[in-house]
Amino acid sequence: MTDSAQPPARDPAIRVTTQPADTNPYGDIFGGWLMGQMDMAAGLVASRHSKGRAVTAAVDSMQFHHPVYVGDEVSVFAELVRSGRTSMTIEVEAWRRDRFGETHEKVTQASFVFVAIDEQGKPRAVEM
Ligand SMILES: CCCCCCCCCCCCCCCC(=O)SCCNC(=O)CCNC(=O)[C@H](O)C(C)(C)COP(=O)(O)OP(=O)(O)OC[C@H]1O[C@@H](n2cnc3c(N)ncnc32)[C@H](O)[C@@H]1OP(=O)(O)O
Repeated sequence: MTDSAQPPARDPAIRVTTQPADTNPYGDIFGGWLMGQMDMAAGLVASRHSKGRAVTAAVDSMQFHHPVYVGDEVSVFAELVRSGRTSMTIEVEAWRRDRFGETHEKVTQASFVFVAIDEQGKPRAVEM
């Protein structure tokens, strides 16, 4: 999506401040918490694009580049890069900013596959 110098020049899907409750036993932010934020960001894009329910089918190429610390501002960017018959591929990256500074760092990235589903939980076609 972007190089690691500057975050994308658009609004993030999610922006949140990390809390002590989000940490792992080492005191840094837990990777699972970050993945959850990324899943929610991708879910927003998938539900909006498919105009209905969409579930996570796969997460590929998950990468953790840098740790995230308590009090950081985390911005999660999500971009639809492919729309199939029922599936959508969404590239997601998360950036941290120290709350007292202007330095931005890309901390994670991954490719999420979401599938649009109907009321029975079966894949449904996404309108083009
Ligand atoms: C009332 C108000 C409510 C408000 C509410 C708000 C909620 C706001 C919460 C935000 C939410 C955040 C987002 C969290 C989202 C979850 O946490 S979802 C929970 C975790 N995910 C699940 O539980 C999904 C479990 N899996 C399944 O249900 C089924 O496997 C699926 C995903 C529906 C697929 O069903 P299937 O019968 O295997 O599908 P199949 O026909 O084989 O393939 C369908 C498509 O998926 C693709 N596909 C399937 N598997 C894969 C794979 N592993 N890799 C790549 N592509 C795949 C196929 O290629 C195909 O693509 P198309 O060619 O149609 O484009």
